[in-house]
Amino acid sequence: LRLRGPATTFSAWYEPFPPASDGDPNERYSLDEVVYRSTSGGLLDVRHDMDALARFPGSYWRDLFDSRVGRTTWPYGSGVWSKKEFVLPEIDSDHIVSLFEGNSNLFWAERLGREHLGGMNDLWVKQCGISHTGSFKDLGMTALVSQVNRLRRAPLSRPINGVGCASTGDTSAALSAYCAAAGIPAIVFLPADRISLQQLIQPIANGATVLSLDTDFDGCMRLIREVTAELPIYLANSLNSLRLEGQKTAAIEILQQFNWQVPDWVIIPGGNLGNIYAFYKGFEMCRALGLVDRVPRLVCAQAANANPLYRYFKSGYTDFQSLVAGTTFASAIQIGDPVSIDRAVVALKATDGIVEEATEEELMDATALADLTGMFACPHTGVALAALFKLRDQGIIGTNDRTVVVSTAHGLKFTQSKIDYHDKNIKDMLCQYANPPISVKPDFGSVMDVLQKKLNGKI
Ligand SMILES: Cc1ncc(COP(=O)(O)O)c(C=O)c1O
Ligand SMILES: N[C@@H](CCOP(=O)(O)O)C(=O)O
Repeated sequence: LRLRGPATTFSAWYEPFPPASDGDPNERYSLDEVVYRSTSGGLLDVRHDMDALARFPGSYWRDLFDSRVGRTTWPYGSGVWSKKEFVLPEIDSDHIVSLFEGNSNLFWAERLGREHLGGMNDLWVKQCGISHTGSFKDLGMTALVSQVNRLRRAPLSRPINGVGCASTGDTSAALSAYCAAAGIPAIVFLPADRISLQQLIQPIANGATVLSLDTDFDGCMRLIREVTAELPIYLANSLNSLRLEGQKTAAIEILQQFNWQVPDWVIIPGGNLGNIYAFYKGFEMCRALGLVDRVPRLVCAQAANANPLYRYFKSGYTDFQSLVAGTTFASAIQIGDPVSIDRAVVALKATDGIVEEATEEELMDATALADLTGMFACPHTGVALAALFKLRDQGIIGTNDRTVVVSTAHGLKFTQSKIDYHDKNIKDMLCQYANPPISVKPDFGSVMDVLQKKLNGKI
């Protein structure tokens, strides 16, 4: 019975983001409406009835959420739906489309911190990529596809024929899997030759309609917005604030995994910039409702080849310029015109946050070093790790600061860059941590020869 939570009714709705200063203060929409923009054309945000939630003390919510971890009672075993009252409080559990996402490992990066980051002893990696489709997108997609499922079913019976997204490969994989689980058609717009083979095969295998377009992610994004305005296709990108309600649970999970202690820093790789805001929302909601007493400082890490937020930060947030993103090994964040730029700035300003960037060599070296201490990091995680190295060098992050690096995808989705790195096959890159395989003749003498040299540090 405890797992079911309080009998009180909670609710949530869409409001303009940021709250309109000159617009209609009463502008709000039911989550059952199909709407992605405010009347002024701005973003929307999901707002919760915080007064109703605040009728219960923080300790109540902590205990309730803790009681649901690892259970199979539908749908609370999911890391997202274990926080249902904070996500989509009104959805019927029968409408939820869940693959038991979340509850991801918080890895103590003990050796990386001690040996490579000046004796850091409280460094953690939140493994959001160890998930059903191999990225944190599952957290958002369970929320969004569940709501679509509710809209399509009686009594609402909305004429939604499919769900669509533009993608650098992870959103499309998550959308396709959740839609396939629910029997809802998925349509994905992918930038041709810019996503990994492992990412490409995911929507194909899950039966999505896959359009490979000869443009970049920003071009795909523009097209999907036009198409979803014309056709009864529901938009699944993080422009749609429903996604962020699921994604924010990763932040709550981190607090929970630290027994409701707040880390000092959380470093998040950023592309379209929904996730940094989702983390802020999760932390801030827990602070506002008394589950914790403060929020961590956030760092957004960008690839130097796709760094519009970094440049904006460096200008003191005075001059935002979108750009044509250059090629990066962190291909899922190769984005020059991020939809959630304004959300990211709110998150960073509210947490005394920082933006850092990483060159291709820095991100690949950071990835390789992490791997050498037992991880198998994706290049986006490498961007976040490289930012950590820089902030440690600058003395901004201290030796004893409790720091969490958010790993956003599984390294197995991005093996080609690792192969090229360890082959030392990347132009203008030293690949200083390369560990290429050694070809040896299949005889005892040759094998012994090689092993003796290796053991004596000669190769
Ligand atoms: C693996 C990975 N890491 C990081 C990001 C960045 O997330 P966001 O677009 O919410 O900034 C994305 C997607 O953009 C991603 O797929
Ligand atoms: N990395 C993303 C880019 C789109 O981001 P979204 O969060 O707005 O869907 C992807 O994998 O497609």
